Amino acid sequence: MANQQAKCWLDVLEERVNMDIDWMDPAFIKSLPRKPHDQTSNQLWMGIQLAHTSNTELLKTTAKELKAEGWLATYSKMGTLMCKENIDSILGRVLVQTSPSQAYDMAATIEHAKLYDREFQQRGISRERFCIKIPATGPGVLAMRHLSREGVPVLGTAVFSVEQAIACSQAGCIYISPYYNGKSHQDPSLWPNVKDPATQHPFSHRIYQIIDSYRQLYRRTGQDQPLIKLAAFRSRKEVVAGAELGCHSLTVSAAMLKELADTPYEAEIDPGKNQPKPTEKGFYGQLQDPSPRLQPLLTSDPLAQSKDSWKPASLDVDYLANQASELIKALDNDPAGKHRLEDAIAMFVKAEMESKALIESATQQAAL
Ligand SMILES: O=C(CO)[C@@H](O)[C@H](O)[C@H](O)[C@H](O)COP(=O)(O)O
Repeated sequence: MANQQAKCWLDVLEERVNMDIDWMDPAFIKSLPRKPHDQTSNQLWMGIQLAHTSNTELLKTTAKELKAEGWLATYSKMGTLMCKENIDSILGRVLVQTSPSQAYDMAATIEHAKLYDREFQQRGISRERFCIKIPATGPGVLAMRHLSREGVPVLGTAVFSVEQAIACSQAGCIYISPYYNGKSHQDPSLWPNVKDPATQHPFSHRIYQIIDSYRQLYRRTGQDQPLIKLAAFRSRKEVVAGAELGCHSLTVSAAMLKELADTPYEAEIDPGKNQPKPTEKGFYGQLQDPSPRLQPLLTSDPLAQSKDSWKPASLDVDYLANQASELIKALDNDPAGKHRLEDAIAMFVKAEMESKALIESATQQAAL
């Protein structure tokens, strides 16, 4: 790593992890100094892009064309059209998320993911270049297993617990997205603004335990495990921590990506120096063993309901059996994880309802 000092943070992080963009605006993505790997989205980012004036005409035409099929048909086609605009500006996959209003309905989630699958194929975007995000509820992981078996690439999103992550592995997801922070965007007082997020942020324990679980499962089975695409950062230090913890990719907001590109590398706040970047195939076989600095994260969980009775999540439980009853039970026994999952779904539902209203109004105007 010669001449590290002259580099920006984005360059240095890219040597360790895949840097993704958590935003859909094609003009912004084109303006970036280097192509991001993946372009992630959710109902909030889709809603903002859908309402952008550059999409007004396309929305009208699409709403008119699909008015007999309901608002979700227009929403899904628009999502893939907007992703298509970004496909040449990124190196990897575009990601869209199934309807959060159906997060507890397996059949509806499968149906929506299949609609996206068909729409992507119609846009000429193959299964190697897209991925469908599905909230990791009980019915959500069952839907993911069904879709993975059919070859549809899926990402388990809104992952707040180790059990959810193991269930996503059992479902055959290619990625998972834990969120470093819960709803601290809505309520900044909830943000643990610590000096050293890798060792002091309460959620770092769960992230590192997920990585360690996947490392163990890889050793046991020789099967590749889901790659971790960490999301919901509040600070540059958290992004650096995500790389140190051993995530495969970090998906960051437009503002954060710009900050990382504009900020010179600061060796003094970088405990993760000289970590080689593993390849995707056999990722967990190449990850370094837990470092002495991070090892304590594996032996406790500050978010656990009862600190005294805490024990690591079991790798031997079938979390998907009996309609995912073991996953549902694990979430019921984990108020911190369950509330965060519910908050995330509620935030996505609100954004989805705004897009529904926008589409319904475009459909009405098109009928005039
Ligand atoms: O899950 C992924 C990517 O896989 C993200 O798009 C994820 O939805 C977002 O980063 C979070 O929802 C953003 O949450 P917040 O930072 O706005 O609280």
